[in-house]
Amino acid sequence: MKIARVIVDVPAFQTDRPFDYEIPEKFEHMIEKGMRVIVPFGPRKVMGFVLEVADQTDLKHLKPIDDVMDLTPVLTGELIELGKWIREQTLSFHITAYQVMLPQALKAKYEKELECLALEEELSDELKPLFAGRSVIPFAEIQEKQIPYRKVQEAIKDGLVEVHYIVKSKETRKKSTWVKPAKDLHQLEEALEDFSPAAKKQRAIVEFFIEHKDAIPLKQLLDTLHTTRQTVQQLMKKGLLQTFKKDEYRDPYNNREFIQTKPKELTGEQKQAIKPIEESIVNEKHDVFLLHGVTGSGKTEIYLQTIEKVLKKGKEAIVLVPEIALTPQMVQRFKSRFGADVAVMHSGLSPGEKLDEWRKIQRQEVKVVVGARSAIFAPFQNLGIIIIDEEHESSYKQEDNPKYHARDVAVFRGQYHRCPVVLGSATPALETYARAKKGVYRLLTLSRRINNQSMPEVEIVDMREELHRGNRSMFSRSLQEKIQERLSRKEQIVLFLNRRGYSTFVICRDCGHTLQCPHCDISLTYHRKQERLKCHYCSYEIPMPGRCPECYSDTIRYFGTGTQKVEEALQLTFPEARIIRMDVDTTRNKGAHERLLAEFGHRRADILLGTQMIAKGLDFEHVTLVGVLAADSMLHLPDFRSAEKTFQLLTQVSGRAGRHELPGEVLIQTYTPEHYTVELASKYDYEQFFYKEMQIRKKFQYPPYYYLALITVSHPNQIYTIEVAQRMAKMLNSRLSGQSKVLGPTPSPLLRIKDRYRYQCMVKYKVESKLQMTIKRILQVYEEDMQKNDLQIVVDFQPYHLM
Ligand SMILES: Nc1ncnc2c1ncn2[C@@H]1O[C@H](COP(=O)(O)OP(=O)(O)OP(=O)(O)O)[C@@H](O)[C@H]1O
Ligand SMILES: [Zn+2]
Ligand SMILES: [Zn+2]
Repeated sequence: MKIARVIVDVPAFQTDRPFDYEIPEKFEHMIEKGMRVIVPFGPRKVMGFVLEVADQTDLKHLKPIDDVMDLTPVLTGELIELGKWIREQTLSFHITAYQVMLPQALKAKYEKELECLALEEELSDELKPLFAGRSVIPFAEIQEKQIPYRKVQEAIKDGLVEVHYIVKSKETRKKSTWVKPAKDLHQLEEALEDFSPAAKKQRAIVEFFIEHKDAIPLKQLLDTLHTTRQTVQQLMKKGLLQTFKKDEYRDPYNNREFIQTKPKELTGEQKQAIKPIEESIVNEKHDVFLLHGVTGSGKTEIYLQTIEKVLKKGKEAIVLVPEIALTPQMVQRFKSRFGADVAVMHSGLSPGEKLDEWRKIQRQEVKVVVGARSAIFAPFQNLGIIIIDEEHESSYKQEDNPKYHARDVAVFRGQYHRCPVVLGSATPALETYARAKKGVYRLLTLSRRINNQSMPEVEIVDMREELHRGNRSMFSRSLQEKIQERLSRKEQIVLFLNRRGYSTFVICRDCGHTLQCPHCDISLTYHRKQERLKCHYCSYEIPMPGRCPECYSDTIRYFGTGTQKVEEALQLTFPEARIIRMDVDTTRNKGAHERLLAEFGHRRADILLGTQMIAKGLDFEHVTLVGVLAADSMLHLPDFRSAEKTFQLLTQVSGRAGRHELPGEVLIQTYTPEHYTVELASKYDYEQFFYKEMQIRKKFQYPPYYYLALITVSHPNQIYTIEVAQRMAKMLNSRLSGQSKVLGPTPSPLLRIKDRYRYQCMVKYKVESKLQMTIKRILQVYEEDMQKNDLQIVVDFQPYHLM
């Protein structure tokens, strides 16, 4: 008897281990590890992943597997191991770790159908009765008619039949007509001899199939041979050809033409940078590279050329790009180089489209995937390189369980496949750069823009000065002048405002002073109700002062404006300007993001006003002015990374200007022009910024010097939430070693979300062997409350969002 070890879809502590099931005879020899099955579990039937097929079990009475969901494994052996690792790293359940690797459409219980791609006569005897003249049948009929699954499986492997998941989405599946020979090769050759000399067109088609043998879409055949449907039909009547229907993949980039691009001759710097990566590819040696290159220095060209090397070796490539940068422009660069070998995965695709892209990878029909975070789980089996562009982006960390970081997963997979991992950025995460400095990663540098274009000039405008001169508007005089200039020259302008909301800190508009926690070096958060300022890392708090403690001005108040308000003000100031606003509100609908950008690209607007989402990947040749309206709003978020994030953002936005013929200019408005972040960003001095920021991280004990774990408790009842958080802090304090620091409990920066109160503890540690165990213990203590009493305890290792 064969046994399957199954992880069941019951996310809880007691069930977070493999359960043994008997493989019934009808499934014998067909169930493989990585497939999903339906198993009885208590009174229910649940889905599960087969992790292993074994011969023995310690148990006496096994229940049999009820049904199979896949005839081909959805997880490879590597992904099964990866799931175990993610579970350990993030303290999540097995089932959660496996679910996250699959496209959404596979997670629900979708109907399945079986399609016959061949002629019925070609099927094995067991399968012949199945279709009975139909080309598609419900999957369930296999079981009803008691056809052995194993036979179906063999037919799938031979390409005779195919399983479809019926994803209920709005678009209907497109079918296209394909043509293939109905006779074998020598019969076709014989038939040629009988053709009359006049039948030139028919002859051409038959000769084509003698040469190519394979099926081809009808339309493509007609186009290639300049022939007609009638001619094909004549050959079908003669019994030489046959047609069949095939699903067209829902390829969102289907209708676009991509002009093939050739590799560019690399510059000296590029050659130096690419060499070690190529060596790693050739020697099949795992290495992590940090490609540190200023914006426009040709990083993407390096990605393209290393991928080409990988493809030549018959291997595959994963390219991660931040969701926001997955613009048509970016996708186009990969599609133009590698054509149909590229799958694209991002959140703008419908579940059906995502599934299609994933299946192309699973069936090894593509070699490259360009995608957002989750594309790191692409089920390639022969990876040759993993590239993470803009590696500092916080969107590579998943905020839901399992809270994995794509960079860590990339390193795991890179080690497994013995292939290079390339992290690219103009402003690497501090952690990454520190590792590169230590030699853990190999540092490759591109210090100049292609063609030695200079970086755009940056002007810093002191908004305190503006106020003193009586300008109370959100646009400085200099910015107004520059906008006017661009408008009259018919050039374009990008204005950048930090994301709305979170305007929770107070700043003195007179002197730019902000109130910081003396222990944590983060801005204090304003709590309107109690009129108090609180630190969200430790428990420090003070009453809201009426006057600025520095200059005694009474202009101290909390800070922030939304994009909509700015748009109104902008339109008032420049009535003739055509403005496009891009923020979460205007880009909610599918395709809106792309449409707005295209409009701007076609110069149907003069000013693009937006949040973070306009900072990256954009490349418009008529943009000659980039304005940052309020650098402070990001600088003073209650987050120890706020300086780093501001530096990254300022560099990114500056990189948008003057990328082409016209020289660009950048203007940054701020109340704290003397802040090292603003100053160094305006000089593009990453190196100095790194040293400066590292000193602060060291002093206040933050990453990369310390690791962090953030534990957030939430519940509708505030008192209960505080109680749990306090008990949790006690447990942490009493169990962890004296070297680790437990901060809190404190209210989270966003104290209430959706009627739930939130309190948090933060652990700072270097080496802490008892941390995982202690947190697990806490989760166990509260497991029942979490299941029955709506309590939530969320653990985040190396958190990025500290809200
Ligand atoms: N060796 C080369 N010769 C000529 N042009 C090049 C070369 N390498 C790159 N380019 C071009 O220079 C421009 C900038 O290069 P690329 O986009 O690769 O830089 P990047 O570092 O990825 O930029 P960013 O970080 O701003 O996205 C592109 O238009 C690209 O086609
Ligand atoms: Zn002041
Ligand atoms: Zn503090």
